[in-house]
Amino acid sequence: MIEIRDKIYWVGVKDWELKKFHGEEYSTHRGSTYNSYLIKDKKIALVDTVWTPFHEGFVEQLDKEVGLANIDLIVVNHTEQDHAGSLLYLMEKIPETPIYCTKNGAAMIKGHFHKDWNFNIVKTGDSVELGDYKLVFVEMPMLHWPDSMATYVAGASVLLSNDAFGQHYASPYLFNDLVDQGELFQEALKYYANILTPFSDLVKRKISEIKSLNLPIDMIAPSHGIIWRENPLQIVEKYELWASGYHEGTALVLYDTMWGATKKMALSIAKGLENKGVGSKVFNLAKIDKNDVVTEIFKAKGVIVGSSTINKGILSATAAILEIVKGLRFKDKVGGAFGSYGWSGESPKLVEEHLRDAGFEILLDPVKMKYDPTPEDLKECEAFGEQFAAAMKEQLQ
Ligand SMILES: Cc1cc2nc3c(=O)[nH]c(=O)nc-3n(C[C@H](O)[C@H](O)[C@H](O)COP(=O)(O)O)c2cc1C
Repeated sequence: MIEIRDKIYWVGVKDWELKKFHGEEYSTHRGSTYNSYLIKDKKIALVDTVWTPFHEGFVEQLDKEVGLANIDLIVVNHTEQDHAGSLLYLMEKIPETPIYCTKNGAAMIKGHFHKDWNFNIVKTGDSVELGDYKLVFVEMPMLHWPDSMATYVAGASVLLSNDAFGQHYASPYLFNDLVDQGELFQEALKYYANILTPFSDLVKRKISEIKSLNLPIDMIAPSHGIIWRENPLQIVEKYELWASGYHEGTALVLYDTMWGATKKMALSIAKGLENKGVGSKVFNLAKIDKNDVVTEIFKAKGVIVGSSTINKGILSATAAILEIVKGLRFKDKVGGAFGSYGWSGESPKLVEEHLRDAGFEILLDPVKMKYDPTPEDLKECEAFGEQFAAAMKEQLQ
């Protein structure tokens, strides 16, 4: 139990060993934390719990620190298992304790735990007096589930923001001013790119709604990763930027290959981009972590994707990434497609269709080469890269 502000304690868990989250969907190279907060005012409130595998240690620790029977209320900002997973075990011990959550939250707690506890449904602006502090609730539907909300601790100027502004980042430290800034922003951006991108319009609207309330915010304490106490609004400003068709003006060449032909094409396309002054990164989709590539796509303006043709289709690693990209609905990106083939050559056109479906503007017709590309073929790929760079630069003006 660590005091993060007068009478407010972090009672979470650091998960150093976590390597994958959401099943296999999200890589956590730096582990994660499940942040639960305890407010020991005249009334005692617990805000969020920790992921199910940690329930016993978490509840025992709480019992030791405050005595479970002394907890007056529980706030469930979000019902996903990483935050509400310990609820079942906790509620077995204190079954009458009121739970404050949104209407969707109550339905989803029932969906997960099949229990009808003492739910207190809250809407934006509803509040609970704790003594010196008051909890004020702010609904955040679809940031990132229909039940999501944030809890503002009036009197302490602390926003318990749940998944918003979080990062999968275990660190010896709890606060933003103490950690490596490169690591912190890398993880915060990766989290935004992989989880929040589809909800960018909602992010912008919610931020302006919260800003219009003119609440003093001295600390933003999310449910994963470190707590923003030094200039906490810097992460809000980043979210505004990331939610507005963010890119760093670079290009990305992604490819997948069986015998190396499409790789040669990828490298020549990257050379063409470079000839025209557009920096690019080149990745083999079968070898790069899928969340890292999503993060790179988020940062790029132009994304050129190549796959050779297999059984009239595209290679499996390319297909997997294209499926993820479609769901994320990136904004203001431009794209192109390429690939080697043997006889029928469907793949580049299919890649192009996937990119179009995902909302990319296609700048050029796809380029495809039969079997291993000749030096002339590679010159053509280089020219493709140059033309792509010119068209992309035009868009950036
Ligand atoms: C299992 C297998 C299936 C293939 N299916 C097709 C196909 O349906 N149509 C086609 O045009 N080429 C097909 N090819 C040929 C490859 O697309 C061709 O060899 C290409 O040059 C491979 O490029 P890469 O080295 O970048 O993978 C197939 C090759 C393999 C190994």
